[in-house]
Amino acid sequence: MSKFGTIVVGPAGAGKTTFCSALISHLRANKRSCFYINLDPAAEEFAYEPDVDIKDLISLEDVMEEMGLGPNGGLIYCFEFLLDNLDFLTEPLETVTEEYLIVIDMPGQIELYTHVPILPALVKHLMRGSLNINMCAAYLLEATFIVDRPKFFAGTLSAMSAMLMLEIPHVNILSKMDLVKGTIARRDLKRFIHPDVGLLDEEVPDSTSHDTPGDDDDPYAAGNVMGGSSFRRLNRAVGQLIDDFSMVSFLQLDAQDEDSVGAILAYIDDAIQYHEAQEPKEPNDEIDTDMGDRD
Ligand SMILES: Nc1nc2c(ncn2[C@@H]2O[C@H](COP(=O)(O)OP(=O)(O)OP(=O)(O)O)[C@@H](O)[C@H]2O)c(=O)[nH]1
Repeated sequence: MSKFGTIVVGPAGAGKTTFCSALISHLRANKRSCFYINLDPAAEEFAYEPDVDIKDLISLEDVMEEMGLGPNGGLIYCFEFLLDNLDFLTEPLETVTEEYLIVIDMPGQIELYTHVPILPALVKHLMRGSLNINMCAAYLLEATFIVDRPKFFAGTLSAMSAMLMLEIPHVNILSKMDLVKGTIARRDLKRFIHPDVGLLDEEVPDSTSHDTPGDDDDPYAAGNVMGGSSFRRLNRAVGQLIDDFSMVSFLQLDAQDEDSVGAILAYIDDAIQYHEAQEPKEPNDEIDTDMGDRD
């Protein structure tokens, strides 16, 4: 029996939980079943009660208090604990049938999928072995980043890094489109939807705020650790890297707009089906939960 799921990732505040809720509303309105998993041990408010909530396994608050850890260390601890207790996910998911879309809401700490291989290990567990779920990652980046082009390209790079690290079907999504629509011409928007490295060359910083030695807030300032031209060269190199891979383009999401949610769901469905048709599974692959060297 096939199972289908999407794991919703992206930086803090990108709109992941809101997107999960919008997705669930859309699925319900279209008489599709959904199995909602919250893996953010700090999340407190949900429009829909999760079917599985990591907080029933471990509480971030308790971990921080008892282990004397900060929020990021505490989160990593929670996920290590989850990986040591995967039955918490496996048992309820075993009964989920192919009519369901499994929706997994993740925390926003980028360390989870860039610095330590927690997320790849989790995804491997879901996709292989007894669960055998056909998964697609949905990576959210806030559309408001486009007002700061280096920041937008840094976000795009993290989306690409997640794609390469997870190695599963992947859709990239510019969330909160309602906040930028009307502020940017359609033609210009296209250059962010399919990231165009030329945007960085056109970045003309405000001349009044530059080259002020020691201005810590201004990345272009001459007194900064990396002076203006170094910063621009770095941005261009990052942009070129993204351009060379030609891997990233974005779907547009306004969580209040049913049509945009439906269109994204169609892409997720297609990505999952396409992958299922292309790649035979390797059910006996070992799950690597080794966190490796974290120094
Ligand atoms: N205008 C607008 N705001 C949105 C949209 N989606 C989410 N938001 C707002 O963005 C804020 C963060 O949304 P969340 O859904 O909590 O974001 P998250 O990625 O789950 O956050 P973390 O779990 O903390 O990483 C909330 O105030 C939401 O109401 C959208 O499409 N448009």
